Amino acid sequence: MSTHLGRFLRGFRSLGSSPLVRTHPSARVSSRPASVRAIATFPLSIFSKSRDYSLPNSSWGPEMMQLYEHYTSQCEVETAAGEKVGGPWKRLPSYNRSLKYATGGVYLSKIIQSKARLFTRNIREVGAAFEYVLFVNEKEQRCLCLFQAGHLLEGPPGNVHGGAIATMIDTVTGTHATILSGPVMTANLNINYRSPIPLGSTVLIESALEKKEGRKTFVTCKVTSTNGSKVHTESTALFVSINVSHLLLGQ
Ligand SMILES: CCCCC/C=C\C/C=C\C/C=C\C/C=C\CCCC(=O)SCCNC(=O)CCNC(=O)[C@H](O)C(C)(C)COP(=O)(O)OP(=O)(O)OC[C@H]1O[C@@H](n2cnc3c(N)ncnc32)[C@H](O)[C@@H]1OP(=O)(O)O
Repeated sequence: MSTHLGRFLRGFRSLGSSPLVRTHPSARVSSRPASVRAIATFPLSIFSKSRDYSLPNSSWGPEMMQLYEHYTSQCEVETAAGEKVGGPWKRLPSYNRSLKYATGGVYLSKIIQSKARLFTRNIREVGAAFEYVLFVNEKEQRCLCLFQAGHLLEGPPGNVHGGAIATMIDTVTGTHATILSGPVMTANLNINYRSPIPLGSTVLIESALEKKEGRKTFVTCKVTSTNGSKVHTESTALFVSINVSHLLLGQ
C-alpha cells in the first residue's frame, strides 16, 4: 500500500509538471507505445502553475478550519526526542487536472483537452461548490474527507443535490482505491441517502477498504455530520484495476 501511496503522492506533486510530459522523449520514453510518446512530446509551455485546492481559503467556515487544523496536526508528530516525524494522517493535495492531455487524448481535440478540468475543481468562485480536503491513514486503510457544500450544489431547496453527494463519494472512494490499488475505474457505486445535507454545512466523508479480490477493490463509505451523530449517506463502491493505457488512451 505504501508503494501505491508514494506513487500517488509523487503523481500529485508532479501535477502540472507530469513526468510523462516533462521527460524528454529521446532518452526516457523510447520504450513507451507511440501514442504515449506523442503525449510526452507536448510542449512544456502548455502548463500553468497549479493551485492546490486542498488548502484552506477564505470561504472555509470555522468547522472546516477546526477539522483541517486537527487532522493537519496529525500529519506530523514529535517524538520523545523532539524529532518531527510523519504522523498517522497524510493530506492529499488536489489540483484541477490530474494529467493534462491524458484521458482519451487521442480521441479529443487539443482544444478540448486543454480546457478539460476535474469536475469538482472547476468553479473559480471560492466556496461556491465543492470545498474539500482529503486525508489518508495508511495504517488503518482509511480515507477521510472534510467537505463543505457550497450554494451552487442545491438539489432539494436548501439541501445538497444527490448527484453532488455521489460525486464526492466517488471522488473519495476513487482516490482511496487508487492509493490502495493503483489506477482504477469505478465499476459500481451504491448509495443510500439517509438524511439531507444542508447547503453550506460541513460533513465528514469517510471511506474504508472492505476487501480486495484480484483486480477488484471494494470500498465502503459513510457521510456523517462532523460530530458523527447524524448519518447522511451510506455507500459501497467497486473499483476495477485498469491498465494505464485505459486511462490515457481509452483502450
Ligand atoms: C498515470 C496514471 C495515473 C493514474 C491516476 C489516476 C487517478 C488519479 C486519482 C485521483 C484523481 C482525483 C480524483 C478522483 C476522482 C474521482 C474518481 C472518479 C472515478 C470515476 O468516476 S471513473 C468513471 C466512471 N466509470 C467508468 O466510466 C467505468 C466504465 N467501465 C469500464 O471502463 C469497465 O467496465 C471496467 C474498467 C470498470 C471493467 O472492465 P474490464 O474489461 O477491465 O474488466 P471486466 O469487465 O472483465 O471486469 C473485471 C471484474 O470486475 C467485475 N465487474 C466489472 N464491472 C462490474 C460491475 N459493474 N459490478 C460488479 N462487478 C463488476 C467483473 O465481473 C470481473 O470480475 P471477475 O474477475 O471476478 O469475473
